[in-house]
Amino acid sequence: MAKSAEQDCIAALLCLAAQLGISDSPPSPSLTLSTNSGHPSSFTSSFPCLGHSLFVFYFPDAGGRGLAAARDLEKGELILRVPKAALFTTDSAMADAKLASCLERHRHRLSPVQMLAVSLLAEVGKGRSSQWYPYLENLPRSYDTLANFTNFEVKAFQVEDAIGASEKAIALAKSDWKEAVGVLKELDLKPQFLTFSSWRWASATVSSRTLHIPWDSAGCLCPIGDLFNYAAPDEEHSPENSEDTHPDVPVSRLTDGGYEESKSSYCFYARKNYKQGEQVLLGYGTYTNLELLEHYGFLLKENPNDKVFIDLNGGMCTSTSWPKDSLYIQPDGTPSFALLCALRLWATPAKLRKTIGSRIYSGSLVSVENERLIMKWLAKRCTCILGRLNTTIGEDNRLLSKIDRMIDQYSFRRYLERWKLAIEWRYIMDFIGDIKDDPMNVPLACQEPWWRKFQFLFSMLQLRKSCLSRSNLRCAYIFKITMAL
Ligand SMILES: C[S@@+](CC[C@H](N)C(=O)[O-])C[C@H]1O[C@@H](n2cnc3c(N)ncnc32)[C@H](O)[C@@H]1O
Repeated sequence: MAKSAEQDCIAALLCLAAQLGISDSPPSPSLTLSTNSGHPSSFTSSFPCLGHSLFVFYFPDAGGRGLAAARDLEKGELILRVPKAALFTTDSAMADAKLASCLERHRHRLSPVQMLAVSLLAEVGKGRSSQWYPYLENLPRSYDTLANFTNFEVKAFQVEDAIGASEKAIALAKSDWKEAVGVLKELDLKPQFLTFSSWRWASATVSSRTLHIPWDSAGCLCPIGDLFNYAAPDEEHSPENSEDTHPDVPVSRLTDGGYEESKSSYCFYARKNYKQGEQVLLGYGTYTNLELLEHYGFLLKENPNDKVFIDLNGGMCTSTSWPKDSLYIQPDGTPSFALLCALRLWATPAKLRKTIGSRIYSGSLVSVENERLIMKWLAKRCTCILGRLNTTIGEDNRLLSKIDRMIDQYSFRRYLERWKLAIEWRYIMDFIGDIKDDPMNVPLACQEPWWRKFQFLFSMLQLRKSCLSRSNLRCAYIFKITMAL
């Protein structure tokens, strides 16, 4: 969209938001709006719903369109209120009698998420006559969530887990659509709203933009509130760590926000102190990069919650019953508690496992020999995982630069962006596993736990296959894409 058209679109959204009572001012009417001209907030401050605490701004390297602080904000301050009537939910869409009777008839066959996606498509189908038109116009035209990846982009993950998760997401979107398409037909929507592609758009909108509400597990679409971009929650921003929180905020409440029955509004709070102009971010939850891609269509170069899952092979599983998703390595190299316990138990002679087991489950180290064994095993496992990838980290790096150059030059950037996300994902995963030094040489007597050496746990990069021929293959891919579009 051209810049001025985009600004008009946002202006219309802000007008609608003001009519719906959305506000970033404290409830007291005595407060005046900030209108400092020249500051980027001057655009949004002419719309009474924003400008006191927030303004819409574009952050090219951190989520694109987002919300910035219109003044210095204090941690815990109420920064945005969206009244219940301004939330788009299945219930609110059912004010339309035709949709209501249709959804009532099919309620038992559709999940809450399918109902919300149907409601959204029905609303979009009304075009300009929808009261939500200025909001719908501002929704992204396409998404990069896993369900939207093509076969080619899925294969670019190279790692089985990620390929499996993508295939599952695509299959789920397809079966959801097949179940819902009859309902869409009953609503007499135009053919373009009945396609799988429209369905994927609607379900990605629901997946990436809804906020939790207590009365509908599908959540709600929240105008303006859904413009907050994401920052991973970490210890610093956890609700427990709240000595410097605004005095009016109960300590038990998450600093980010939620629906408040007493105010009949969705309320958003500053999770930390912000300087004027800084992007104000929201923690949507704790996600690995693959989960961020699945639900939101982006990933973080530095994600404290990312994980590399380590599969224990058959023989080892007999000594442990930990669920698979509890066995992983974190970005700082730390193995999860379950992985450490499982490995320590495995490295303990069978006859001693029963007696030593309780020590292990309390997190204690068994012996230097035991640690050495599991360290060796883990290093071998990581090498094996990396060995299965078709490209080296250097090759991926070069490929990413090539894609960046192409994104700048060509109009088919959307296709390249998803491919880039898949490559970035496997590239970041490599780094989590990159071992800086030979882990076998770590003196176990040192104060630092040995896994700190696994900061980049798979740094067995030198052991990764060198695949020059693969570079040619990728050039062929790039060529194929260029030709196809
Ligand atoms: C709730 S919306 C946030 C507003 C969105 N940027 C917009 O323009 O409408 C969530 C989407 O914003 C983008 N996003 C949010 N946080 C991001 C981040 N830290 N990095 C990259 N993209 C992000 C992703 O596309 C995600 O699906």
